[in-house]
Amino acid sequence: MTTHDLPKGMIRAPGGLGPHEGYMPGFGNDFETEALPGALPQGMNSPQKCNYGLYGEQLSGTAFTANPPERTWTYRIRPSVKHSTRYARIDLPFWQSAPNVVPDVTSLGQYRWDPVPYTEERLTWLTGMRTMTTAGDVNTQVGMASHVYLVTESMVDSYFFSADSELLVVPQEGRLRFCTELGVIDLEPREIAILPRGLVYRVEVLDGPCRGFVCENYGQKFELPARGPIGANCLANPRDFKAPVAAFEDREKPSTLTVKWCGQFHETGIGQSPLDVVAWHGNYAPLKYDLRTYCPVGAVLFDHPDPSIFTVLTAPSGVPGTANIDFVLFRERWTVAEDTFRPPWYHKNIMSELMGNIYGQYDAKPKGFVPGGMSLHNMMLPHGPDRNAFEGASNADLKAEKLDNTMSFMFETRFPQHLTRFAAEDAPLQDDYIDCWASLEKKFDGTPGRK
Ligand SMILES: O=C(O)Cc1cc(O)ccc1O
Ligand SMILES: [Fe+2]
Repeated sequence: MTTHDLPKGMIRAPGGLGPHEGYMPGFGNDFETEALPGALPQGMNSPQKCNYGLYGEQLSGTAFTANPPERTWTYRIRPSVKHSTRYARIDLPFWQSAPNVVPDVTSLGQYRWDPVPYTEERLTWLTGMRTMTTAGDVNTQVGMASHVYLVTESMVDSYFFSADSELLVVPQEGRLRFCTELGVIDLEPREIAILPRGLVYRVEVLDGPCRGFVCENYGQKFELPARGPIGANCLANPRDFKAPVAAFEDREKPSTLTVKWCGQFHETGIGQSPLDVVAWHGNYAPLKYDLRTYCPVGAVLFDHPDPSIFTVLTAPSGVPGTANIDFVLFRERWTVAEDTFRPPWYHKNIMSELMGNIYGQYDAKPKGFVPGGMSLHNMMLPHGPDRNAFEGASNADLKAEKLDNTMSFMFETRFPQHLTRFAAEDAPLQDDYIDCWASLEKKFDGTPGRK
């Protein structure tokens, strides 16, 4: 892994161990970090005057009275409210929000896409976001959107925050840097990032072009799933989530701040970098997580469990056990089940399943579901292994087998997902996808016995 210098002029707090220099471990921890000694008030939040002439400002990610409340105290060069122009509406036509039911687009179906290709167009995090599906309603803060991003250019003197959503970022190609108010996160394939609602950042390209997937969560924040009988260990362990240490820049440069708000985009001018938080403490922070630290648990004797066993993160919907979104990971693992059809079974599901391939081959679809590609099996629509996977797995010699070179994921939501016009018309939809099941044979001939 190449290390990249920090942006010119940025000052970062010390902290982090070994390869995790610049990050602090833990999920939902109460962190504290300062890039200049003594910048963080101790024992209180609001001293009459802050050290270094900093302004104290709170970022609340939950209602004040939520249990537990999530908020972070920032100590910054200027309060966020100091920007120079009124918010003016701008158009980002490829970044759509729910509800977005396109009348002449049919979302009912099994769909699969090849990777959305790069073009000559130079695209930033904002102009390169391509919405594939939306679900729920951004105004009532339920549901989600799935996006593909194509990013070739860094944001320059340009910053962004989403008031609508928390963003879960799943890179597939290239390396990105998220310079956020609370510190710097470098991100590459096999890692994910969580960018909280309201957090200001700019996205830079470290190694481009960059493609990946985003789950935009309109609802309650992602959390670690209840572990139940699995107990305290395995799956995603809290210490493997990393929050950045404080880093700030003192840059006086006319800039723009774009805000996503109720599905619309607005821009305001700002005379300085808003990434001017010298110190912060709290439990509302961006995180990154290395998917290679995910410890899968599975069937060790027979049968195929529900894929909930592979949940990395879950965003509750208010109905216990029924997620607004589950983020599920299908990664390298051993399959050992005896006398078992080992790949996913055929099924219909009330939850709708949006999948993406990060690398390698997915066991239910040995061909056609390629790295960078996506598939959608919408609410209650049947799906399962294609014919080759079925025949292979039904006739395989069932010794212990390592599924290697495989990493796919699922954004599963309790709400039906609606295709955008981009997904239906511009993205490389595979018109023949459902043919992968067409040649499944009738094996029944009325006589008993395994066939
Ligand atoms: O449809 C899919 O490929 C995802 C999936 C995987 C699995 O192991 C069980 C159910 C399921 O929906
Ligand atoms: Fe499925």
